[in-house]
Amino acid sequence: APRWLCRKKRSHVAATGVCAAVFQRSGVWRSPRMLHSETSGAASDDRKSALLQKPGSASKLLEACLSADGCLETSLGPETFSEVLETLCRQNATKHARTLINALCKGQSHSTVFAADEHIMRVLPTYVDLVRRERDLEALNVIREALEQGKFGHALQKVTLVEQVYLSSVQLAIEREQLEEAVATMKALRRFARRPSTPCPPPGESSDGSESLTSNFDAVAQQFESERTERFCKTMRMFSKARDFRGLFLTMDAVQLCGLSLSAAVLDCLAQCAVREVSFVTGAVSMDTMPDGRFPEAAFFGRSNVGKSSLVNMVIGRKALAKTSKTPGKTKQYNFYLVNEGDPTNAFYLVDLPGAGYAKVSKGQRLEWERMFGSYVRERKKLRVLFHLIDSQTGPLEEDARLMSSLAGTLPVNEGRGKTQGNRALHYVVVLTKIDKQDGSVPPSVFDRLEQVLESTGLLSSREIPVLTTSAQTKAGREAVWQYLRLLHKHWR
Ligand SMILES: Nc1nc2c(ncn2[C@@H]2O[C@H](COP(=O)(O)OP(=O)(O)OP(=O)(O)O)[C@@H](O)[C@H]2O)c(=O)[nH]1
Ligand SMILES: [Mg+2]
Repeated sequence: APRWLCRKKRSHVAATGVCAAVFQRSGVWRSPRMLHSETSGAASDDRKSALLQKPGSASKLLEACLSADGCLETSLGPETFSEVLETLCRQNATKHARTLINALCKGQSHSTVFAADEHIMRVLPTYVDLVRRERDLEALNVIREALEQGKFGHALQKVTLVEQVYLSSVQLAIEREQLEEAVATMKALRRFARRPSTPCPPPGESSDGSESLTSNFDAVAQQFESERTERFCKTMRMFSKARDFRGLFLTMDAVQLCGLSLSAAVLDCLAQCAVREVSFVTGAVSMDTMPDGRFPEAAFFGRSNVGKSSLVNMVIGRKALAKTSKTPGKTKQYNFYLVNEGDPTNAFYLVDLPGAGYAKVSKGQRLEWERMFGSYVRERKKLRVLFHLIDSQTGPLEEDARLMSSLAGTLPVNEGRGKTQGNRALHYVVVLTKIDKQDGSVPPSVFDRLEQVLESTGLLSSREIPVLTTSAQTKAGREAVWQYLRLLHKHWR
């Protein structure tokens, strides 16, 4: 009948439509050869263009091909398939496009035909964008499932596609205020990214062994990097707007697991999202003048001029909130900054301490400083993280050793995470600052000396102590500081 129709009416499009109907109805003509003979020439240029003019009919045929196991490649080829799909997407013919993609994703053998196919990979992102715009979560889920079952290849395009599909689903869920669902989907992306075979082979290695992929990897990775980064940042902004910081930090994890660097853009976005508002609360001169301990807090302490105030500014992404100065002794009080005041579940204090000791300070003042510091560490029940800042050029000096000795008796044991003093977990973190002054590195001798001092003061014996390196000038080390600030709230981890 189709052949007859085709000859009689000279209409390939009509013929293909009939073909489709016959295949679908009867299920008889399943042989690829048969299909090929009926639609032979469909791949030839004029027939193809005829098909492309009527993508609706073409899609019917293609759908029939897909349900007639394995015929597509012999009859029309993936190129035509993706061209029709592209035309459908361009014309916003979502319904037809969706039918085709669903048939492809749910099919068995065809998926392998398309597994490593570049054509389909080229079109799918456009399709994903289309269904995302139409807020069709179900259509996204169909692709997600197919990807999770490994139906498509492992090319980098797939990696970006996986992210695009997951992040689109997450964004849709946030828009619908289904935050639990959004978080669950982000966790699924994290799991997916952790799988050994997917998604991202390191540069120079190919997960499917194809050489062209290996050689192109860097170029392709670069081409997609900004687009991928922007997608993650957009998701972070949406989580932050919905005041769901769990999702925000999960997205951060996913950025790294998906093989993207924590670029300045990502970290700026994190700082903006996690610090929605910040205000100076008070400059306390005694324990009584400190604000009430409603929110968890992190404190920055160390010798004068090591860069405490500068680090506070860098971490929260504000240029001059905490006052800095070349002259040691600028900060004279315990300066409390309250972050996210309007959002109690995500609020916290950052405390910028006055410098511990410098040349002009008298012995009495020094003892007074130490006494207050001791009370602060012991009595502030919501103090969760203590950052001890040390200049990376000098390494720990005498004053630092004294501070460490005094802390050795006060800090909880076990990696600094132990629960002593009534369920209290207090993390002690060493931060080597101003690493830009030596081209971003720290001399090994400084690390050696630090280890020596930590050991001699007894701090190392009962716990592991993380050592971070930072620069307020180049903003190096921001992400590491944030990983510790993340410990402030349980639900952020
Ligand atoms: N090159 C460089 N300079 C820095 C860095 N961090 C801070 N500084 C400079 O070091 C000086 C002291 O910085 P502050 O942040 O005021 O130090 P502080 O520890 O708060 O000092 P006090 O409040 O006096 O205890 C300033 O001139 C800063 O510009 C850094 O990472 N790199
Ligand atoms: Mg200061």
